[in-house]
Amino acid sequence: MKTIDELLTEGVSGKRVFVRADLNVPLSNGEITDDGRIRAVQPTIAKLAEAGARVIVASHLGRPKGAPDPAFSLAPAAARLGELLGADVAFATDTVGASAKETVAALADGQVAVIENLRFNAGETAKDDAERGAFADQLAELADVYVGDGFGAVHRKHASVFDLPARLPHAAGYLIATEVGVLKKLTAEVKRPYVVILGGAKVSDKLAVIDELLGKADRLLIGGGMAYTFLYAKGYEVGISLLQKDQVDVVKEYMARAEKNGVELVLPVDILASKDFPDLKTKAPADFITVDADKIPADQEGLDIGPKTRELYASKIADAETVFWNGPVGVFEHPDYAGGTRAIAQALVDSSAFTVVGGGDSAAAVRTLGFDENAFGHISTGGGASLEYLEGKTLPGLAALEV
Ligand SMILES: Nc1ncnc2c1ncn2[C@@H]1O[C@H](COP(=O)(O)OP(=O)(O)O)[C@@H](O)[C@H]1O
Ligand SMILES: O=C(OP(=O)(O)O)[C@H](O)COP(=O)(O)O
Repeated sequence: MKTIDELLTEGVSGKRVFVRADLNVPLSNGEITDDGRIRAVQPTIAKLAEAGARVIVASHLGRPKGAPDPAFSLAPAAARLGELLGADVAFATDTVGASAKETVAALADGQVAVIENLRFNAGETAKDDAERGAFADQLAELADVYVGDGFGAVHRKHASVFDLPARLPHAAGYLIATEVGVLKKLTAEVKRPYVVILGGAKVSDKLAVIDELLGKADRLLIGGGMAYTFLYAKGYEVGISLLQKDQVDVVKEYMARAEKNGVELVLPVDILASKDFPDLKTKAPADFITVDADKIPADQEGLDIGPKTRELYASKIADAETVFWNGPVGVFEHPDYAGGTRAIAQALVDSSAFTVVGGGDSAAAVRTLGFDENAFGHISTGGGASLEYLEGKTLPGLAALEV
């Protein structure tokens, strides 16, 4: 993989450099609640700008449906990037249209622009190679050089991640280099016990990685939205909790294989459940009950792990030598459902293990709950990306930079 330093040695002054970042930051009422992903890519952008490049920063935000949607605009991220860089950052209100072309054409050497959300264009995420390729062709017209630094999205075979680097001279940015450097350690010699905690809401994406983890981890602690498919597979009522019904047989097979392989697959024993998803805007007090995991009422949904589970999981983390955690174990954005996630973060901080926290929301949770980032071994900007890397999968966004 060509590094950004090699690119800088060759010279980027006056060149239009396309930086594929992951600026998919959490927003509440239009405000960024955690800017970690913007800070993580800042060194790459700053270095290119200092070297006189005309820097075009591109990213997705959220999961809009291939058409413009103001709720998913990158404008707040562009403004924050400008504050961090201490420079004016131009913003194009489209991705490959007139605004993007004019904004890029107006860039002076050393200036930075952000173009609008890549996923406002159906071509970005298209399954069809030709459709993705056509969008990548349009993106390629904007730039002379490509720098891949959106680690959180390298597991996506998307136009800006996979197809665009094939069309331009390319290099990996500092963030990708750092992330891969740390995660490599977890694929080589892992000190045991190796404990993996999986939670979050992207259940179907993340259930698949358990297949591989059952051959690697010693203990697998399940929380968040992921837990209910397991509890359902055990025959429990899960009410209106997040449930991946089409994966129930897969999950049953995981449970059987865990037992056979001697992997401890640990599920919540108690849950905070409610009839209503909490109001994340007003953060109004939630009306919830604490119940054993097999007693979730049919009209309620599980929103956090309960106190007994927090204690159980902390005890499973206490003697670990290596811990990887992806996915908040509850709806931590609401204070009433942040306790489980806080307990997991505290258990990581208290352990003497090498700890890695991965994922946009997991990293944001750790910071917004007030933990010191330095208390963890590594905070990765990618959840799905780091999980798939640990699985040993070929990640499209890394493979594209290697050729
Ligand atoms: N029990 C639950 N039900 C619904 N959503 C949940 C639950 N537990 C956690 N979540 C949500 O999961 C989201 C994070 O999931 P995900 O994107 O998979 O994590 P990451 O970004 O760290 O990879 C958070 O917004 C959180 O509110
Ligand atoms: O937030 C992200 O991933 P993560 O939740 O696995 O950390 C990345 O920005 C990728 O987003 P996607 O899962 O919508 O492709």
